[in-house]
Amino acid sequence: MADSVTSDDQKFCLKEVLDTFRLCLSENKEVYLEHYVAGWRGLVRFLNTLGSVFGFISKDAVSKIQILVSLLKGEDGSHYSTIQSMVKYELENQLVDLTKSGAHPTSGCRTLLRLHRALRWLELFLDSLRTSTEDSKTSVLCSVAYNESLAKFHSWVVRKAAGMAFCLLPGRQDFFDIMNVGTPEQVVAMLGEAVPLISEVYQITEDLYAQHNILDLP
Ligand SMILES: CCCCCCCCCCCCC/C=C/[C@@H](O)[C@H](COP(=O)(O)O)NC(=O)CCCCCCCCCCCCCCC
Repeated sequence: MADSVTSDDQKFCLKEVLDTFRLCLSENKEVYLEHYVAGWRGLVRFLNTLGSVFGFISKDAVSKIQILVSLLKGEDGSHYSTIQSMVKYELENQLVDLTKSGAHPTSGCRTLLRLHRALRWLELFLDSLRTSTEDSKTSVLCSVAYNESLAKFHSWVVRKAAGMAFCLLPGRQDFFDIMNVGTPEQVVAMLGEAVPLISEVYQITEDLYAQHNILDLP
C-alpha cells in the first residue's frame, strides 16, 4: 500500500480533487469508478489535515474507498470500470442485498451509495462556501448542508458526533488556506467550477440508482 501512503502525505489541493472529478465522466456520461474513488481519496486527505476529531469520519470513508478499490482490482475488476457497469453486473449476478443485509453486506452498490449520499452533502457545503461572506461560520454552513442531506440516513449517535465535530472546523479563512488554491476570490472561482461538476456526477449516479430502484440499499 505504498501508493496510498504517498498520496495521503501529499498536500491537499482543491484543484487536484476538481481535476479528478472532471476525469470521472466518460463521453457518454458514464462515471469511472477509478476516478470517483480517487476524488474521495483527495477529499479524505483534506479531512485528515483537519485533525483527529474527524478521524471517525475519515475512517469510515477510507473503509468504503478500500472496499471499492478491492472490487476494482479484484478478479471481476473489469465489471467495475464504471458505476453503470458495476450496477449492471452486481444486479444481474445477485451480488447485492436489496432489502436486508445478508450474503453481500459490502457490495459495490451499497458501498458506493454511502459515498454518493455524502457527495450530496459536499455539493451543498461547497456551494454554501462559495456564496458565503467573510463572517460566515464554516461550522454552520457544514451542519446546514449535513442536515439537508446525509443526516437523514444517520443514527442519532452519528448525528450527534458529527455535530460536535463540525463545531471544531477551522474558520472560513483558514479553511480557504487549507484548500491551497490562492486568494479568497480564486477559491470562490474554483468552487464555481467544482460545484456544477460534482453536481453532475451526483445527478448521473442518483438517476442510475433511481432507475434501478436501489436508492435504499441496507
Ligand atoms: C469538512 C468537514 C467534514 C465533515 C464531513 C461531513 C460528513 C459527516 C459524515 C459523518 C459520518 C460519520 C461516520 C459514520 C458513518 C456511517 O455510519 C455511514 C453509514 O455507513 P454504513 O451504512 O456502512 O454503516 N457512512 C456514511 O454515511 C459515509 C460517510 C462518508 C463521509 C465522507 C466525508 C468526507 C469529507 C471530506 C471533506 C472534504 C471537504 C472538502 C472541502 C474542500
